[in-house]
Formats: sequence, C-alpha cells, structure tokens
Amino acid sequence: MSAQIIDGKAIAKAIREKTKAAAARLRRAPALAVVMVGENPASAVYVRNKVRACNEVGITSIEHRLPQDCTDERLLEVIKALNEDATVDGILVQLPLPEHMHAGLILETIDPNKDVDGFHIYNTGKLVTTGGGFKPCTPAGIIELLKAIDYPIEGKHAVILGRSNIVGKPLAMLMLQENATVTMTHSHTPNLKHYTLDADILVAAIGRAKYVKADMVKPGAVVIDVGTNRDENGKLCGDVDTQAVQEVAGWITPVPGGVGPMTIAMLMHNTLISAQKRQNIF
Ligand SMILES: Nc1nc(=O)c2c([nH]1)NC[C@@H]1CN(c3ccc(C(=O)N[C@@H](CCC(=O)O)C(=O)O)cc3)C=[N+]21
Repeated sequence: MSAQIIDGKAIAKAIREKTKAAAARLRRAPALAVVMVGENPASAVYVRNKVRACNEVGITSIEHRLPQDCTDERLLEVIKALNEDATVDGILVQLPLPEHMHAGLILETIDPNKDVDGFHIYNTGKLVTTGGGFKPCTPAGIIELLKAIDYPIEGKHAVILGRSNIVGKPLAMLMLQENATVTMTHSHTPNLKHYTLDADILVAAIGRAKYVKADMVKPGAVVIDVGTNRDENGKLCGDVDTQAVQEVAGWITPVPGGVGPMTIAMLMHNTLISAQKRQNIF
C-alpha cells in the first residue's frame, strides 16, 4: 500500500489565487510589515518566501531589518510605529528573536487587530473560546489541507506530537472546533506509540528529523508533517520518516511542499482579512 501525497503546494496556490482576487477588489492593497531581527539564515529564507508571496497576491510588503544586537526598546519603537500606521494591516515579527530579547512580552505589544500570525494572547484567548480572532497560520493551514482532501475531521482521533504555542497547542483548539477527539503528546509522554497507533490524524510537530517511523502509524491514517529539519546530508526533511511511513499511511504531507507553503498562504489570507476589516468590508 502506498499513501496518497497531499499536495500542499497546489492547495496553497489555490488559496493564494483566491486571496489575490479578493485583494484586488479592495480600495487599497493590503499591507504586511515583516520585522526581522538579526541574521538567522533560516529566517532569512522564510522572510524571502513571505515577501515573494506578497508580491504574487498583490499585498504590499514592508520589510524591517534590525541588527542582531537590537534592544527590546528599539524593536518596541518599530512595532509602535507600525501599530499606529493606518496603512499597515498586518505585523509579523519573525521568530526566533535573539536570546537577549523578550519575545513573549514583545509579541503582546503588537496590535491584536494586526496580529496576522495569531500569536497575541488576545487572539489565543479567542481561539480557546469564541473564535473570530486571527488563527495561527500553520494550524489553520493544516485544517485547510484536510478540508482540501475532503477528509471528515468530525469524530476522528487527532493525535498531536508537540505542544508548542505556535503549532501544537493552537492546532488542538482548531481540531476541537472541528469536533475531533484530540490527544496531545510531548517529550514527557511515556509509551508514545500507544497513542500514535490509535491516531486517525497524526500530526508531527516536534522538530526532530524523521522521528515518526512506520511502526508508529495506524494503517490508512492521515499523517501531517510540520517539521522543517535538515538531515545528515543537509537536505530539508520533516519530523516523519516519509519513505517508510508512506507504505502504511493513507495520506501524507511531503516536506518540502506540504505544510510549509500552507503557512505562508494562510498568512496572506489573514492579511487580506485584516485589510477587509479595516476597510469596513465586513
Ligand atoms: N513570526 C513568525 N511566523 C511564522 O510563521 C514563522 C516564524 N515566525 N518563524 C519560523 C517559522 C517557520 N515557518 C515556515 C514557513 C514556511 C515554510 C516553507 O515554505 N517551507 C517550504 C520549504 C522552504 C525551504 O526550502 O526551506 C516547504 O515546506 O515547502 C517553512 C517554515 C514560519 N515560521
């Protein structure tokens, strides 16, 4: 048996095309400010991809680059100016920030109505309760992938590996909204296989190269790979041993070309929503 590959690249492209069409109907193009501190090479690649996506869909991108030795105060000044700038619809501070900075506190200073990453506690609070805030892009993209393959989430057992604030935890909330039964597992979970083998939907978001093996997967399961790691040859790989797992799974997302492009597509979508709200479309 061989799993069907979920083509995140194509699904993301369709979302970008819809976003582009809706953006063109606005009085003014949506604008996204991307703030990057320091010289993390991986961050530089992601930021470049985000700027390229903006150009493609008709979103104005504003790049702010600050030096590695930037102070919290300096970054806060930049965020304050972007908060107050009525032409800016979305503000993204690329993570990770340098160690000497206080990322948690800084993220809370972004105007929640411009927090297109969905990382502010205001949006986190909405996610956990009533909904309606910005949804974090990677978890939202995962739900879109499942919808794109017409996978009925309701009643399914979703097992999430990893409890980060940007993927695992918010994804659990979105899965609950879709009426899945959710199990969170993490580095302190004993007998992980006990849970993963029962998963209808298995999401790997732990940041360990090829960690999920074939003997951890229930036959026919949907396997979503959030990892972006480098393998022993420096090649991009996920948290799933894709070659082995695709013999067992029913569906699987590749790396690259799975969740990654969806994250960026949902960022474009969130920026559009912000612009629509700010231009009183809704
Ligand atoms: N404030 C903030 N928001 C983020 O959303 C955010 C962040 N910080 N910091 C880093 C992570 C990581 N992330 C990715 C986005 C796209 C790909 C992506 O497009 N990956 C391509 C491959 C890219 C490559 O070749 O390296 C793919 O999977 O096909 C990956 C990872 C967003 N992040």
